[in-house]
Amino acid sequence: MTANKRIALSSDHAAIDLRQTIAAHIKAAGWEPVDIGPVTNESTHYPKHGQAAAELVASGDCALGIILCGTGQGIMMAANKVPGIRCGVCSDTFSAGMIRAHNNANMLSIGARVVGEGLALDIVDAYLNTEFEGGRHATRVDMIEA
Ligand SMILES: O=C(CO)[C@H](O)[C@H](O)COP(=O)(O)O
Repeated sequence: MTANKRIALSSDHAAIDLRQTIAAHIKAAGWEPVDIGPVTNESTHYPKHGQAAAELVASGDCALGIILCGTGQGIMMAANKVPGIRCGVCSDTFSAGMIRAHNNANMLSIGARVVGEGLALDIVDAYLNTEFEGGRHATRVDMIEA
């Protein structure tokens, strides 16, 4: 378990409520959510929110990040443009665990128009409660970074 408990959170307008629910959920679990918004449902542009959260993770300020948009796809694409970020979209708990165990993903993306609240929270738990396995997977993650 990492000593840094800070988790960057951001979304676009499609995921305000779910993002805030996730923030409360992970806080109750002992993490420190760093929720950088936005806070209103006004239409906005997911690339800037994905980039902002990714920069908090890439800098080391936050250990991990959780980002959301309607599908989770666009904001994931934006986050992955920041060097050092490995972000995957998950709509099931198996994938959410595996992106930590095998891919050492430092960010998780969720589609608020894809999964319901209960599944989203299970996905978050699977992601946060799984450790990177290292070994042959470290070799492969190093290849991604190279
Ligand atoms: O899922 C998304 C990007 O991948 C966005 O949330 C979605 O494209 C926003 O659409 P709209 O402006 O129609 O609410």
